[in-house]
Amino acid sequence: MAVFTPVSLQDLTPWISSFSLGSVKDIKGISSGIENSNFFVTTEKGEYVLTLFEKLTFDELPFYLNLMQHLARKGIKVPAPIPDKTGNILHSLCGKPACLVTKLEGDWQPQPEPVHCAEVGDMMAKMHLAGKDYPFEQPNLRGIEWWKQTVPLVLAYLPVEASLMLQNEMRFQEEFAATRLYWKLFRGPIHADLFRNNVMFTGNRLSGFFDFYFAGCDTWLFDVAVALNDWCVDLESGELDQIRVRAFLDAYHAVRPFTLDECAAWNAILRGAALRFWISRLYDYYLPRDAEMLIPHDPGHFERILRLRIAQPAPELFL
Ligand SMILES: Nc1ncnc2c1ncn2[C@@H]1O[C@H](COP(=O)(O)OP(=O)(O)O)[C@@H](O)[C@H]1O
Ligand SMILES: N[C@@H](CCOP(=O)(O)O)C(=O)O
Repeated sequence: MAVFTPVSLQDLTPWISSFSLGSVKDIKGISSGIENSNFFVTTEKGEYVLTLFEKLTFDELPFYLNLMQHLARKGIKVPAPIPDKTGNILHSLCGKPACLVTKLEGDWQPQPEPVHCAEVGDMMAKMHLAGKDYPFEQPNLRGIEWWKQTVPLVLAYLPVEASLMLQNEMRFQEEFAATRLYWKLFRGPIHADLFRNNVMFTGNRLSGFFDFYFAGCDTWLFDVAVALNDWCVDLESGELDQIRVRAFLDAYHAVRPFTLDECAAWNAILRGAALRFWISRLYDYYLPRDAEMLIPHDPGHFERILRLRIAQPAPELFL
């Protein structure tokens, strides 16, 4: 939607000389971001994406950038941060923290078919395995602790029925998070926001996951649930499309088989993933931070999804 901090060729020319990328030929603002200022940068060596972080700080960024570097080095399709001549991947430009990453080819897929869901399931499972030895820890900052802080702020805006559902679901999720089953689930670094608009494709081939700035350590199953609730739903009704669901889950399971504990936890986690985005969308809708910059997503979409996930049995993780 905007470039919040403009960067000119004059700003970039001295800055790029600390990298081994030759001189800059072009810089173009990317209009579709909502959090950061993003640019396509062309140098003598190729095309890159420059991000100036508008909210995340120098202290917060290493977890995300090192994770992308770790995954890219293991062959996971994600933007690789470009180190400067001294090996640094986190920089400063125009007074903001900044990084340069490889440009993913293609475009995101607004109307995914089973073939796209299978690609995402396959790459997500590979990403979870590749993250096993990532040495840094950071909790999912949009996890249950954040839900507990945020729900009281939005309750007053809701009609009675929605408010009751939100409070009941919070109770259910808090009880579930206290079970032994929950703590036995596989966990590690997850993307935690792998919606359609955060994955690039060239044709039907996945070219990469991006926008890792909600990543954190949580259950692998939560990552699967977040993605399934977006990639495999009918956007009008929120109903799961069983063909896309099977394509996604079967592709994931073929790489990293789901466990019986995960089967037992699946319904609760699928509900939790719907709840997470209902809460964040309610918060952005009723308590917008930068009202002039953000068009809030519809919270009703995830209210409908949660209602369905509560009412219906979860799809089998594997057959
Ligand atoms: N590594 C990348 N390769 C190609 N395009 C990218 C890359 N990173 C971001 N983009 C483009 O920039 C847009 C905004 O990026 P995004 O991470 O969603 O921004 P924000 O965090 O500001 O919302 C994306 O929709 C995509 O078109
Ligand atoms: N996927 C979230 C919004 C997160 O922002 P983005 O940077 O992934 O667009 C939602 O749909 O609520």
